[in-house]
Amino acid sequence: MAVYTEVPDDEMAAFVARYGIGDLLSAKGIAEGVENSNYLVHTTRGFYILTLYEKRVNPADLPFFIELMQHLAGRGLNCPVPVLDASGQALGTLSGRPAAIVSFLDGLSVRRPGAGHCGEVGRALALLHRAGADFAMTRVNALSVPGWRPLAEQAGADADKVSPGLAQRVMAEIAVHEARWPQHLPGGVIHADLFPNNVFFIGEKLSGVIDFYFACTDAYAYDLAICLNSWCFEADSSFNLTKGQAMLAGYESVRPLGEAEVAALPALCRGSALRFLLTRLVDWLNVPPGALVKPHDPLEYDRKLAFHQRVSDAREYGLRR
Ligand SMILES: Nc1ncnc2c1ncn2[C@@H]1O[C@H](COP(=O)(O)OP(=O)(O)O)[C@@H](O)[C@H]1O
Ligand SMILES: N[C@@H](CCOP(=O)(O)O)C(=O)O
Repeated sequence: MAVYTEVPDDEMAAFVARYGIGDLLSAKGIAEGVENSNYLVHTTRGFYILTLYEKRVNPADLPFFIELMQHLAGRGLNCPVPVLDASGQALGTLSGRPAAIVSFLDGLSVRRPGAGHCGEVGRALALLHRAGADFAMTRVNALSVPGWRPLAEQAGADADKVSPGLAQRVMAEIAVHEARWPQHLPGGVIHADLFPNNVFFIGEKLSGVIDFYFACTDAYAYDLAICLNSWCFEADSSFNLTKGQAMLAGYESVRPLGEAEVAALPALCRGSALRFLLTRLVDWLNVPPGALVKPHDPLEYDRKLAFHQRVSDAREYGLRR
């Protein structure tokens, strides 16, 4: 459960009262997520999600996330909509942390996605890219190549306690990407964390997308690489080509990839596997005392990385051309 900040009942009630969403009936810490503290808030008007922004969120970035959700919702994307207080502000302070309340989305995330889900996600990702294309704000991807070495250094030699040789493997991999990361690809707003837990389905149909707190301005194909990593591998770390085909076809049904993006896909998949390996590794080695959180397994992404290191052509991910 990701609840880093326990909020006393009276503070919670006073905070909720500012937003004109009725009286607080209950607030329960949510048993998913690793980044922020989330509460399911039930008021006399319905259900809402209250988020307290934690460690990795820079408060200066919060207006970007808030306005992005407003922008995408305005373009028809089913994503959380921030609730505004009487002075028109979404952001407030609760228990000493920046906090906001957003609308609750119906639907369930899938634990074992099938090819149909992957196709839906590919299509939704391209729609998200299209909907964000005229968003005026920008945010540098703090977890792209320049952010990887500091993460590896933070883990340091302790990486070898997670897996022998990991510290050296990670450093060698960083050097590869620092030397030849794909540049000048088409880009704009990307979600950057569209994992299965951040996508809701009702039946087989994708019903909503949440968790925009890694969103940033970067290459569209990098976002697709993140999805190929998080949706198209099996539990035994084998890549499922049928799922990859479905995801790529779903994406291209809205936004066909250009030649440079196709050529860059293996490097982008490899780099995005490294990015999640690194953040997971640092989190694994630094669980805050008393926090209700279950860190994700870094080695899942070490295995995915090993797969990508052997790929040289986007067709190996299921691209049909
Ligand atoms: N707008 C929302 N509607 C419904 N459920 C939500 C919403 N936002 C978050 N959740 C629930 O809270 C969980 C954690 O949210 P998430 O944004 O992924 O947290 P974190 O950023 O800490 O990883 C989600 O898996 C989901 O169950
Ligand atoms: N998706 C990332 C961690 C971020 O967690 P989320 O719950 O905000 O998606 C990972 O799996 O490493």
